[in-house]
Amino acid sequence: MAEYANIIVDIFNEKLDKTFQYRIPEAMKEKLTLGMQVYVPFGKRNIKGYVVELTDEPEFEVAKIKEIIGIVTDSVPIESQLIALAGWMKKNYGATMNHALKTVIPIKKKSNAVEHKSVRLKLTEIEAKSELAEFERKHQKARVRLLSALIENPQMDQSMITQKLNVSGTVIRALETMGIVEVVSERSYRNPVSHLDSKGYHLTLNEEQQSVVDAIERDLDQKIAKTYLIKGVTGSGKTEVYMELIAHMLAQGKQAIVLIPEIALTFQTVMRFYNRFGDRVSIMNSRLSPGERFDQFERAKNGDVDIMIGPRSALFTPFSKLGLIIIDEEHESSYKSETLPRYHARETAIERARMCGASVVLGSATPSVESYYKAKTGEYELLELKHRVAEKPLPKVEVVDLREELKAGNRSILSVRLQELMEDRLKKGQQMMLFINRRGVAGFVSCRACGHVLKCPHCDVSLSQHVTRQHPEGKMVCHYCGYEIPMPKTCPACGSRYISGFKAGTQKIEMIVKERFPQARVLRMDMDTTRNKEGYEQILSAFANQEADILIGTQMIVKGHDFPNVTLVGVLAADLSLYVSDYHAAERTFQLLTQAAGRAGRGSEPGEVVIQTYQPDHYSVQAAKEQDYEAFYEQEMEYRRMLLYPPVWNMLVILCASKQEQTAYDSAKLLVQEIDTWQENIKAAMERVGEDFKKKRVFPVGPADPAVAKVNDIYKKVIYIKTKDYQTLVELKDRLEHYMRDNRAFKDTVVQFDFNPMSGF
Ligand SMILES: Nc1ncnc2c1ncn2[C@@H]1O[C@H](COP(=O)(O)OP(=O)(O)OP(=O)(O)O)[C@@H](O)[C@H]1O
Ligand SMILES: [Zn+2]
Ligand SMILES: [Zn+2]
Repeated sequence: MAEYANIIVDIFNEKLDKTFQYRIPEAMKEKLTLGMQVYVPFGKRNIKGYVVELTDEPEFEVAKIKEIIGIVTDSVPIESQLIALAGWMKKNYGATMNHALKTVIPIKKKSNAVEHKSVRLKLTEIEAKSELAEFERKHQKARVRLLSALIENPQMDQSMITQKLNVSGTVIRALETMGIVEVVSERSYRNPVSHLDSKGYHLTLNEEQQSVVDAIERDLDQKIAKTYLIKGVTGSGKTEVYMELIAHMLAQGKQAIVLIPEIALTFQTVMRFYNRFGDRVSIMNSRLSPGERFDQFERAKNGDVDIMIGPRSALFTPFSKLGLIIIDEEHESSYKSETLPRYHARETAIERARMCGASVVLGSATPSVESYYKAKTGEYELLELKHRVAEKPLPKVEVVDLREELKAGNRSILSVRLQELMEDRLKKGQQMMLFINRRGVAGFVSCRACGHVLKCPHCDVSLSQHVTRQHPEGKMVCHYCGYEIPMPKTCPACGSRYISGFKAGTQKIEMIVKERFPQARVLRMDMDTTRNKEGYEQILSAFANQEADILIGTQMIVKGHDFPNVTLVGVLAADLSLYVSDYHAAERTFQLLTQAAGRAGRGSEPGEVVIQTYQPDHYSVQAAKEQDYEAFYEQEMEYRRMLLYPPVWNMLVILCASKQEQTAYDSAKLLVQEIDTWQENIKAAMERVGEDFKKKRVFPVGPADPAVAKVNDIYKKVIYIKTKDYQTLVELKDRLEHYMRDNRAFKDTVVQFDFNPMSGF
């Protein structure tokens, strides 16, 4: 039990790190927990504050530390729960309390806050449609987009229209002048209940969807809170299931958070929620300014909205009647934060739900191995959707061996079979997507003749090419253990000289496609074409409106899109993601291939998929071909078990960064020594009482160079630690944090912890 509590008095102040320390009275010690609101003496007054840290270390002269007066008991503000959640994040992911608080509590910004407005259609549907025809005739695309959206949904958030529909304020004003729409300030019209009545548009669920909904609702009605994993094939109608569950919650006066990866949070998706729930829905995205984010959260706190949809950070929506958290595409690596604290939204959601008695629903066509493992071992409840809606078949998948293409003299990036099918689709006026898998390909080297990839003999991940001053021709390095060999001149497997990195990008493919099919209308989506904020939605809506035959793109194009006219998907370099130097490589590949394939045949015509690869026999390619998740999972688990990777074991990565390479290395080395000492002590202590040390044993590897060993003149070194039990890693992290505190050897080093990382370092 702690002696002192650090208290924040103004939770929304920008300086969350401004805490004041108080002594905890004896009688309060057992009761006081993180996040509680307390009365404290402050200057001449007594004020309320939140407990953000419990500690035994006095921050100043003990005699001068005042005592807490009492605990506020008349109400429990939502902030209390969020602070407790921040404490949990600090503990489990490693960060300062300040970092953790900043993640969960929005900072109040001086009011540059925008007034919430919405846009209403003033015409009848018939009148509106005739105006629409006029805009279409004049090719006024933005006006067409706005008006057709309003015909479906006569009242919409202005921010929705500008952000998701890419219609500018100028266009809205033009239509206002024409008397077609009216801009209203939100509060003046708000009447949630009547509005909801006029909405509620929904499809009738099929039997499979209904049985999943029933299973969850049975629990909800009995106040049983759990975590569910819905494993539903692509196009099985998961979103419809989510909406049904949300409607059920709303009817009970509860609120819901829906996490969707930002890249899948398109206008199309958002409109589905809007059409059903109207203005009870609020949308968040990472482009919101801190002020806008604060506003969104204020509306949620005031009960102006009941459903928050957004990426990772929407998880911290201050709903006080939270009943349900849905995480769509739960396998996505974007749910793991890349900044401190490096939390995973899935685990954090489960913890938040636990705190308030809510349920969590995870959904994916290709669940993460971690989640499926938990579903299999009973930690989550598994529910399945095995069929596409309306009895649409899953697409037919063919695998093309690129080594054979090369042998047969086809040097094009498009295989003969893919070209045939493309020709056919162009004739039929159907659409297609070409997907180039370029996930983390920097540095990997393979043989074009035989497909051989250089791997680390110790870690079974691909080696990466590093070019340095000492090694101008490059060397091959393992990022996990530091193993290295000189860059080979010929392929160690077949002797061919065609050994190099992969270079073709989307731009080059676009050129090749245009040359081969001059009649085709081609759209390209990649980092270049989506740089400005409209780019992404514009390309998607153009493709949805069938303004192009072929969409070429990177992983951006495979996420959850629903284009009914797409009947062909070509995956150009299926295996590239197999070479990413981290243990998720096969899982990522399987997920990308299956999700990409899942874009084909969602409309009335069946779909076909061509996967081009140098490794047709790899299990992740084979399983994607058969769309057999189970087969993939079994193989993958065998690999994870053998090499002691999560979810079977747990992994902690410690990253040491410094301006001097030697300093980064020395710090990492000190940490490894400290880990060894800690391990020795534990071993001795456990053996003394006759306990089995094995379950607490940790295996540190390193210091090693990460994939990107130097960024902006900051050098990085990593240590990898594997162990059976997650809590052991948390204990170890606590110990290292303690060791580093006030230790001068670390004054020029920044140390970060990453538990079960989602990406390589
Ligand atoms: N019960 C239903 N009856 C008719 N159509 C439905 C039904 N449920 C869903 N749909 C439609 O089927 C399509 C696919 O549904 P949805 O996008 O929810 O699938 P999904 O499982 O999320 O797919 P993916 O994982 O591939 O993104 C949508 O166009 C949706 O409107
Ligand atoms: Zn070879
Ligand atoms: Zn290695």
